[in-house]
This record gives sequence, C-alpha cells and structure tokens, in this order.
Amino acid sequence: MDFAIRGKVEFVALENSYGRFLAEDLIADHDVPSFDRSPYDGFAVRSEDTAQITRMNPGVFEVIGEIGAGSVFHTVVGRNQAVRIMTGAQLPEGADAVVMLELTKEIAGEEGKRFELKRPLKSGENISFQGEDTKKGTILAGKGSVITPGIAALLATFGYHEVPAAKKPVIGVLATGSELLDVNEPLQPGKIRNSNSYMILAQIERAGGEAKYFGKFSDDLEQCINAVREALSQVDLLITTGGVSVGDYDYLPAIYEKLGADVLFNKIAMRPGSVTTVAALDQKLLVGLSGNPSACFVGFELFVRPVIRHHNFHLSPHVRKEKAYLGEDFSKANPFTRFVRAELHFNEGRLTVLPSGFDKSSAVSSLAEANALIILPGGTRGYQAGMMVDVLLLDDQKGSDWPWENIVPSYK
Ligand SMILES: Nc1nc2c(c(=O)[nH]1)N[C@H]1C(S)=C(S)[C@@H](COP(=O)(O)OP(=O)(O)OC[C@H]3O[C@@H](n4cnc5c(N)ncnc54)[C@H](O)[C@@H]3O)O[C@H]1N2
Ligand code: MOO
Ligand SMILES: [Mg+2]
Repeated sequence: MDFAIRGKVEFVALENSYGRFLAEDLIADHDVPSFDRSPYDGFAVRSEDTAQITRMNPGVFEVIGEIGAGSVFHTVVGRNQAVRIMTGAQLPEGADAVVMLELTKEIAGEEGKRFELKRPLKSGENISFQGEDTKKGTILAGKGSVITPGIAALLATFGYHEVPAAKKPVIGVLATGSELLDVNEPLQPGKIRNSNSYMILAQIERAGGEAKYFGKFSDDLEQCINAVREALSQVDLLITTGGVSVGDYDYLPAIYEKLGADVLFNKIAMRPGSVTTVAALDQKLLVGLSGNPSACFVGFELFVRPVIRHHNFHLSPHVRKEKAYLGEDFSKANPFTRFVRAELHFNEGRLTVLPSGFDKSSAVSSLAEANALIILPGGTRGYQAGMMVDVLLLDDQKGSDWPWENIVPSYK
C-alpha cells in the first residue's frame, strides 16, 4: 500500500456517474426542502381560524386561489381564507397548516369557492418544513464513496450536473503461457483457453478500475519482456498472469530483473496465491498473479483491489471482513492461511458461508458462485460446521480498514 497512489479528479456527466467514486465530500449547500411545502393535495389555512371548529360547529373557508407544485402564491392568506394547494407546492404566506382535500366538503352551489371543515388543525399540521429532510452544511456522502442510485439522487438535488469523480486507474492485463488458446479457438491436445484474462478484466471493473487488455503471449522471454515494457508504459498498474513460479518457462522473475524492477515480495504464506509477486518500476506496480485461476482470483482481490480503491479515494480500500458461520466441515489441514472461495447464504438472519466448489488453486469452476472468501488461519487441522469464521465480502463497496492482525512475518 506504500506504493498505492491517490488518483486525479475528473468530471463526469451525472447520468454516467453510477458506480464511480466521489472525489469530494457531497455537502448539502441548501436545506431540503428549501421552502415549507404541502405534503398533500388540499387547502392551506390559518390554524387559528380552526380553533373553535367541532363536528357540530363546522368552519367555513373562502377559497382565494390555487397553487400547483412549482408555482408561488403572492397574496397573504387572511382570516377564514384558504388556498387550494397541491402536493409539493410552497405554503403561501399567512397559512400555517394544510387540510387534506378528503376532509373538506364543498358548499353546494359554490363549487370551488367555499368549503366546510369539521375539525381543528394545529399550527404546523401537515407541513413539510424547510430543512426537515436535510440541513444546509450536512455531509451526505463522503469523498471516496461509490455512487449509488441514492447518491445520484442527492447529486441531482444539489445541482451536480457534472460530478467530481476519481479518474479510474488504468490497469493493464497481460497473460503468459504457450498453452493458452484464444477463447474462439477449438481445444487442442495439451492446451487450454485463456480464462484468467477475462476474469481479471471483470475484477478490475468491479473494483473501480479501467481495464486495458494487452493479449496473451507465449513463453518466450524476449517477446514477453518487450510486451511487459510496452504495456507498462501505457498503464498505471500492470497485472500479468502465469509464469511467476519456479518452472523452466516461468519468466516473470527474469523479466523483473531485466527491467530493473524492484521486487517487493515474491511469495506469500497463503493458499492459494502463494506465488503472487509484486514489483515496482518507476513508481508503477507490476503485479504477477498466478496462472492457476483460483490463485489468480484471490491474488487480485487481496492485492490489487485495495490499490484500485485507494486510487479512487476510498478510505477503507481493503476487502471487507465480517464474521459468518461455516456451513459444512472443512477438514483439510492448513499449514498456511487459506482463502476458500465461498458463497454466503442468509439463513433466517444467520449468515452462513459454504465453499463454492472444488477447492484447488487450479480450480475454475468454484469461481462462478464465489462472492466471498473464507479465511482459515494457518497452523490448524481443519474446521467443523457451525464454527464462526472470518469472511471477506467480494460484492461489497464499503470495504475494511487494514483487516489483518497477527501478520506472519516473511520467512526469507
Ligand atoms: N516446484 C514448484 N512448483 C510449483 C510451485 C512451487 O512453489 N514449486 N508453486 C505452485 C503454485 S502454488 C502455483 S499457484 C503455480 C503457479 O504457477 P505460475 O504462476 O508460474 O503459472 P503457470 O506456470 O504459467 O501456470 C500455472 C497453471 O495455470 C494455468 N494457466 C496459466 N495461465 C492461464 C490463463 N490465462 N487462464 C487459465 N489458466 C491458466 C496453466 O495452464 C497451469 O496449469 O505453480 C505451482 N508449481
Ligand atoms: O499460488 Mo498457489 O496455491 O499457492 O495456488
Ligand atoms: Mg509456472
């Protein structure tokens, strides 16, 4: 996170701002509502004129005009006078209460001119007061908040035709591996389709970045160095997938060395994603995610998403950590902290979490329903159904502050 930088501000049209990150606090610069108004269709009256009214002794009011929402009435309401008023219209001067249309009775033969009222009104009855919704000066959404439909409504309320938003960081994706086929190619012996690229492109979008895809490259050192160098020059952060372990064709370590990048770490005491490597070159991060799909997925959520959200001014950029009950036994021993791809379920108010499928670092099928990661700390012999566990929420925009305690120091 020491290498994560805050982004720049750009203005986006309000209608395109959904899902973007606010680059400034959204502060109410006027009261809402900004004038006293009627919550009903009815009549605006002076409550003092209703004080003596009873069922047996109705009051009679003279209608001196009419106000629809958006119009303003310029005459002061006087004794035993009323103004026909519609929902949302500004209360006329002199009036201090509104009576619903249904509670009045027009006097026969004088349609629209006079009505009868059989109950008294208190001062302030049926009025939406200026500032009752929000007061001028209130912070309604903080800098770094993700723009929801509700925030879009508030932005419109306060006149943000153009919204100050975090300029999305451009995150490059480059896949390596001679076994990789394009998605539209038929299967061939020993080959697989490149699935990680498309998974990462979607993860970048979900995290709030702008994804830029540079394609897939065979395991050829020279070609890969050039591709990485060129891609890095076009992005804020570059993700590679594959070739980061110790195999003969795992060229990422050599690429970092040739480029003169500073390797910040090249192994993590976790499963999957232990090979996740991060290097820095000219203040830009090069993130080497595993080729194994589940390891790649986990590496992104733990190490790239926070960088993207930090860039977008988010104050709690890490993946949100909560507690849930384990829905089934997980008997595998854990020498290292394990992040199990999982699905959260709501069971009568209880949050339960279940592994979402085949649990190997090479798995792709368990990713489909994975909306959470179960954290199973290292040094344990397995977990039983019903135990409470930590979970990381992936479909979440609130985030967490630094969620880790007891960090296992490097064993280098
Ligand atoms: N001797 C050791 N071998 C391995 C170690 C180790 O520590 N010592 N670590 C293992 C772990 S853990 C992992 S994870 C993998 C990491 O491998 P790489 O990141 O080097 O990735 P590759 O070797 O290129 O590929 C691994 C696996 O993933 C498939 N793959 C690659 N790219 C894609 C893609 N774009 N879409 C879908 N699948 C992809 C590839 O075909 C391989 O099956 O290393 C272990 N080995
Ligand atoms: O990075 Mo590997 O499991 O640790 O998948
Ligand atoms: Mg490898």
